[in-house]
Parts: sequence; structure tokens; C-alpha cells
Amino acid sequence: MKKAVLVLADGTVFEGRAFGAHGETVGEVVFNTSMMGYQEILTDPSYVGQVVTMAYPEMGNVGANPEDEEAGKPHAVGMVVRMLSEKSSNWRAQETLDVYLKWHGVAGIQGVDTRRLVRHLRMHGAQQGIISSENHSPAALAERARSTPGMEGLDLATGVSTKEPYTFTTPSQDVFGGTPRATPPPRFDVVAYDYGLKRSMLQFLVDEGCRVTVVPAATTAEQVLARKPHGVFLANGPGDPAAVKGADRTVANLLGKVPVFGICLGHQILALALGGRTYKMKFGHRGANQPVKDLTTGKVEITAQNHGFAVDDASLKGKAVVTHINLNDGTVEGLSIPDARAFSVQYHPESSPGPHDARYLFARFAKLMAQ
Ligand SMILES: NC(=O)CC[C@H](N)C(=O)O
Repeated sequence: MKKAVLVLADGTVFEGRAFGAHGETVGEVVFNTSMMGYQEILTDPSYVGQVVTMAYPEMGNVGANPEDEEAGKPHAVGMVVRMLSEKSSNWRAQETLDVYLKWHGVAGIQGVDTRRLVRHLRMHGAQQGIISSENHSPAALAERARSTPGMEGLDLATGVSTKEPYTFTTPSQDVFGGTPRATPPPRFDVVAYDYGLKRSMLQFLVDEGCRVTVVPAATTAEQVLARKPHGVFLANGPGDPAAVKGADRTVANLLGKVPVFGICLGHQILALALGGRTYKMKFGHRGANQPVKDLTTGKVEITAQNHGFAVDDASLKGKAVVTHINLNDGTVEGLSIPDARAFSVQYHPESSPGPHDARYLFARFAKLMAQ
């Protein structure tokens, strides 16, 4: 198998072997602590411009299948694993992870000491890096990694957003062949801002009786209000929330006029719309085991997460109620503006992959629209 290297901008080198597409890829090197769900992770558009390191040591066991796509293709630009399973063993698998990544032109590196890499990123922060199976000169690769722009200031959401509005009506699926959940007849018209959304979010909205119209990130508040929606949903997405052109002003113009529910990038944009501030975290939260406390009930949820920016607590004083915090580092995980019938979470209630603890939030949005 072809030799490959991963070189970080700070010059640290990790050796391994190429898998997926051969060649070179550059992006922000981050890590995810989920044990499974790599296909949903790779296809989550929030990973645009990022090389994902999987902290769990074996990947690829269940191959790849058509149902686990969160968007039409992988959006992560590279994948780093300790051990790649060459065979896939699952009744849904249609190809191996290796072939799947080859098809989509995504470069991977296997055989990497991912424990060392994760510790390094935790200590020194997420940073630009290059996977290469062509050039093994660490100095040249580190130099190239350093010359690429980091996430701060990058509007990546506008680029991955849909170009045209469309309607979404597919409920969530039970891939295990059980009795499908009865979907209530559509009761609510919801406009969903696509900043780089995951399909499963829309499916859970449909499960709650929503007729969803997905609109481009640049859609104005007037255009949305003209559709007379019962609620507006702000989706997840890649890049720096503060760089998404016009999004804060647009959401500010919607607040108070219609119930709003935001997830991840949507949550960050809601905070910005209120006059709050976001900042880049040292290495972010990515995984399916992040403990979050609901301050209104005292209950702890284990949540799925994928973010590198966060909302500054102090900047929300007098503007919103912080409803959830992360128990690992105390960062803001949820907020609410009761007067405006708006709320948001930094984590992923749709999980995909991850625990289902927080799925009730979709029902909370439906309840808000019903009032
Ligand atoms: N999943 C998301 O929506 C991520 C939001 C934002 N791009 C961040 O990294 O914080």
C-alpha cells in the first residue's frame, strides 16, 4: 500500500498509508470521538474544508450505503484513521469505505497514531494540515499548510447552500425494517435556511408534521415572510458563523415575527442576530458523547456535536437566556428568547450519528408553532 503522510501547519509529521483517493488534500485537521457513524460524519456539510480524524481506532467495518448519506456526497476533504477495515460486514453495505472515498475523490490516511494526533490537537489546537501520498517533504508540506486560510473569517455556508428553494416531504426512515413511525399530516409550513444542512434534520421536522421549504442562505427576511410560514428553521453549516453574509441581519428581521429554531451554525447565527458574539474554540466539540445540561430542568443529555466555534456567554447578557451548557468546558450549548418565541442549540438533536436524547427538541419547535 502506498505510503502517505499527514503534516500539520506546525510541522508535526504523522506517517501512514494512503486509502481512498490518492494524491493531496489540505484542510483544517479536527478530531471526532464517535465510535461509529463515519459516513454520516463525512457527508455532513459542516465538515467542508476539514480533514476528520476519527479517534476510535477501527473504521470502515460497516462499509458505506445509500441510506447514511446526510448530503449527496462526502463534504470532509480528508479522513485520518488508525486502522482501516478492508472488509465491510453489514447487510446494508454496498462498498467498502476505501472504495467509497476513492469514488468521491476524498483522500484518506490509515495507520496513523491517532492517539498522539488527538492529544496534539487538544494541546496545540485544531490547525491546517495536508495529507499527501505524493510528496513526502515535511518542510514543503508544512509550508503549504501554513499558507492556506484557516476557518476564521471564511463564509463556507453560502457556497454549499442550495441555489434554488425546494420542498422536502420525506419522513425519517427505519432502516431496520420496523413499523415506520406514523407521520402526522402536515400542519406547519416551515421555511428552513440551508447553510449546509443535514438531511436528517429535515426528516425529523417532517416527522413533526412540517411541510418544509428549504431556501438558500441569502434569502431575505421579506422573501421568507412572504411565504407566511408557521416557523423558520436555521440549519447547521460549515465555516465561521460571523462570516455568513447578511445572515445575522436577516435573522434579526425575522425575530419576533415568527417562531425560530436554530441548530449549530443556526444557533450561532441566532446569537449574532441578537447582537451576541461568536469565537473560535481551541479544538471544538466533535463526537457523539458530549454531556450537556439543560439548566431549565437540571437534566443531562448525551449529545452529538460538530462545531469549532461557540457563542460567547457574556455577549448574550440581557439579550437571551442561556438554557444549556456543556459539562466538559462550560460553554454555551443552548439559548432561548421567550418573547420572540425563538430557541436554539449548539449540539445536534438529529444526532446522525449519535444518541437520541435530544430529539424532543423537534417536538418543542412544533409545540411553539402550534401556540
Ligand atoms: N455543525 C455546524 O453547524 C458547525 C457550525 C460552525 N461551522 C462551527 O464549526 O462551529
